[in-house]
Amino acid sequence: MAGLPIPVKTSPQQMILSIPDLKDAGSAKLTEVIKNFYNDGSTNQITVHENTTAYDKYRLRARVLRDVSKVNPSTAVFGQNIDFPLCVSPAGLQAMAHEDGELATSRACAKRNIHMGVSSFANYSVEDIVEAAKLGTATAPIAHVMQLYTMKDRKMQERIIRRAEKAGCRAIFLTADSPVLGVRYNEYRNDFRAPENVKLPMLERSTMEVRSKTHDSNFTGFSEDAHSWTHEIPYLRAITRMEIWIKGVVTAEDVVLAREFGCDGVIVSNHGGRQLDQTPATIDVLQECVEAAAGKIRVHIDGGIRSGADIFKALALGAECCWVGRPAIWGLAYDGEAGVTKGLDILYEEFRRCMQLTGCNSVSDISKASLGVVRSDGPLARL
Ligand SMILES: Cc1cc2nc3c(=O)[nH]c(=O)nc-3n(C[C@H](O)[C@H](O)[C@H](O)COP(=O)(O)O)c2cc1C
Ligand SMILES: O=C(O)C(=O)c1ccccc1
Repeated sequence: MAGLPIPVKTSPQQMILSIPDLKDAGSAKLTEVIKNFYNDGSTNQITVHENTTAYDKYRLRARVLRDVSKVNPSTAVFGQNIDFPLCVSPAGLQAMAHEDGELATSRACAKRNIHMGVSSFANYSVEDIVEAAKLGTATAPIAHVMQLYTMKDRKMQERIIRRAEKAGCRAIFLTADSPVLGVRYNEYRNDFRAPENVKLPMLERSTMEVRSKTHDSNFTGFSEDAHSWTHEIPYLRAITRMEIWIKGVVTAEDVVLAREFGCDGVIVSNHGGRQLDQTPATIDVLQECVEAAAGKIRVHIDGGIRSGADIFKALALGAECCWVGRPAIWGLAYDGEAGVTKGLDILYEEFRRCMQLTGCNSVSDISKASLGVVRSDGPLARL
């Protein structure tokens, strides 16, 4: 009897077609405790959820019948061309997802030719992470940036900066949204602690020391009175020539301060909804931040970006570049370096195709005219 061919699952890898697929497959490989640590946000999970769903109210005003056969998704970030406007955010404790941790992420970023952030809580050293990206060439093909907390231990902070500089990092990402850790019920309920087999080489802490405390108490007292614009920015400016970016800004007022303090750029970020819950979705405050920057400092964004269309929307609303945290971690958990590559390739292909289907040949063609906002009570509104 003739009938429809039965679809054959040739390999599970082929069935991962989207970042939500990768989230499911990656999460399934983790223990509940580690999965919750990575995936959850703070308190009532409002912001972690809304970071993603807020993208849904924007629609793509596709222009048609344009020749898009020579589409070019590349863009320059830190003065260097990358394959498309996406980089990987600094996220700590990546060796809990896969033993190769940040080394695998760095290799995957180099392969896809996009930049990477290195957390101060990385499980590998910045030297080894930068080295991993060299892939047989003499110089790192991509830029790494060193994420820094405001730290009362100035000497240790300076050692991190010197190591990052020497390793070739292009910028400091000063995390501004974390004077203390957010309220994370999963960590309290699970008594979350870093596992025995992981190290924190940037913080010069032994596994024993780290495991003797909860994540929250490890973090407590880290910043103290070091956490302020006046304490931190002039000090950093005086001791390093790396670019200084402020990560964790969600208001126009703080973008103005970043400008006044001579910073090079801001990352509009709410720490992936892991710090203060009920901060707005980052895409919803991007426009006010871009206006406040007034072209004087750069504006990037992270939080909730899960598709090529999300990247497109953020660019249309004025971001120069997007960053992703969890998608890289899900890739790592799923299949190490190959899993991160999978995630980055999905986002690249989706973004490229989104450009083609909206009639954009280069990232400079993406503008507010490319978007509309869905209103509950009327037709699509122009921006
Ligand atoms: C497991 C995990 C660890 C993180 N660690 C850090 C960190 O050490 N420093 C930091 O500034 N941000 C950290 N972040 C926040 C990310 O840099 C980024 O802002 C966030 O993940 C972006 O949201 P997304 O995960 O929805 O893409 C972490 C995020 C996650 C999920
Ligand atoms: O959990 C986080 O969001 C975070 O910033 C962090 C801080 C220290 C270690 C690992 C992650």
